[in-house]
Amino acid sequence: MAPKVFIDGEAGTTGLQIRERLIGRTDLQLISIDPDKRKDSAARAEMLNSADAVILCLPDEASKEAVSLIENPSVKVIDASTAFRTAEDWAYGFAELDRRQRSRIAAATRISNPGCYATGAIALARPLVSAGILPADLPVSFNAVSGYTGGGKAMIAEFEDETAANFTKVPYRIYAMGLSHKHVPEIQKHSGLLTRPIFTPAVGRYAQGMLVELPLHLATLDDGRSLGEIHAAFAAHYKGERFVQVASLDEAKGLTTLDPEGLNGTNRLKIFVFGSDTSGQARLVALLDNLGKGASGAAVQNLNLALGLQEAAGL
Ligand SMILES: NC(=O)C1=CN([C@@H]2O[C@H](COP(=O)(O)OP(=O)(O)OC[C@H]3O[C@@H](n4cnc5c(N)ncnc54)[C@H](OP(=O)(O)O)[C@@H]3O)[C@@H](O)[C@H]2O)C=CC1
Ligand SMILES: CC(=O)N[C@@H](CCC(=O)OP(=O)(O)O)C(=O)O
Repeated sequence: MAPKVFIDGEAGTTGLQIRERLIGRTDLQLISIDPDKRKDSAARAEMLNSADAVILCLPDEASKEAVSLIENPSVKVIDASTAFRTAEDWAYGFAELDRRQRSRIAAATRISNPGCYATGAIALARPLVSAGILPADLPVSFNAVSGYTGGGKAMIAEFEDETAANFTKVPYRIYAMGLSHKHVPEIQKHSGLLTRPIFTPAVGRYAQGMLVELPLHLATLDDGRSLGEIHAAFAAHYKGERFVQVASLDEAKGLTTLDPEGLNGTNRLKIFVFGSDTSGQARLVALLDNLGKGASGAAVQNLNLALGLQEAAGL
């Protein structure tokens, strides 16, 4: 029989998108909670323990509660919140992290789905740290912009609902100025960085899509002090990957602008190596959909791996 999948929080932004991706699938069956009981712990516990896999699309505290309600040891859990992303006993759900990550995800019963910004940042830093190009202790910064769906239902209302008390028409704003954004710990841990990175996020007045940047002075690198060598490290790391691509240096050179919405509706992430060997500076950029590879797409990819289904099914 096809495995049963329950999405706890299926009425939220991430949950709805996962549901849309899974609804037509015949290799699994979606089970849903009575909408009136979606916040009733007893009803949730029943659903959580009767599924083969559950995807938690909830705020951190509700996610922790959901995990505590699971008593059936065979239930596989994919959590989309921040709650378990640095937990040692959870597999980090970025399948392209290294060559072993897919099998870790496939073998795990607890999988943490990465944060959207973290996905971009780790996709840029991890291959360069692993290749010995980016010194692990180098102080680096990640700069990023996201569409407002990244903030879930509350932020969507802020930008779209003219009747909301905090409705805003602001075109662009920076935030997390205290440099303690919730994604910093997972970025540091899974990139292999020894020095806490600076992370400077911003949100724009558009719904979805994001750019995450890692600017580097080539002289600060251990090895690979040219755009060509950096590009080669990315190309080797992501060789054969279906959902992470590396733009050729020629493609990058031909671009004068880059649109954060370029991969919307997909589970893909694309890396660009911009910059100049002459000036000794690189501007590395990851483009992804915060609701795609940054959330729902990755959750479906992890679900497929965890249940031993076609990795690309539903994506
Ligand atoms: N949006 C994004 O781009 C990304 C989000 N995430 C993470 O995914 C998770 C969900 O985020 P997102 O979908 O954006 O948030 P939303 O606010 O859009 O959705 C959260 C859903 O959880 C429901 N909920 C809240 N508390 C409980 C509870 N105790 N029991 C059952 N349901 C509950 C909410 O109910 P109600 O409808 O009543 O509010 C809502 O439907 C968060 O942890 C977020 O950090 C991860 C990556 C990217
Ligand atoms: C634009 C915006 O506000 N984005 C969210 C991050 C979205 C995300 O990845 O969320 P989780 O880590 O909660 O899963 C933020 O910065 O808080």
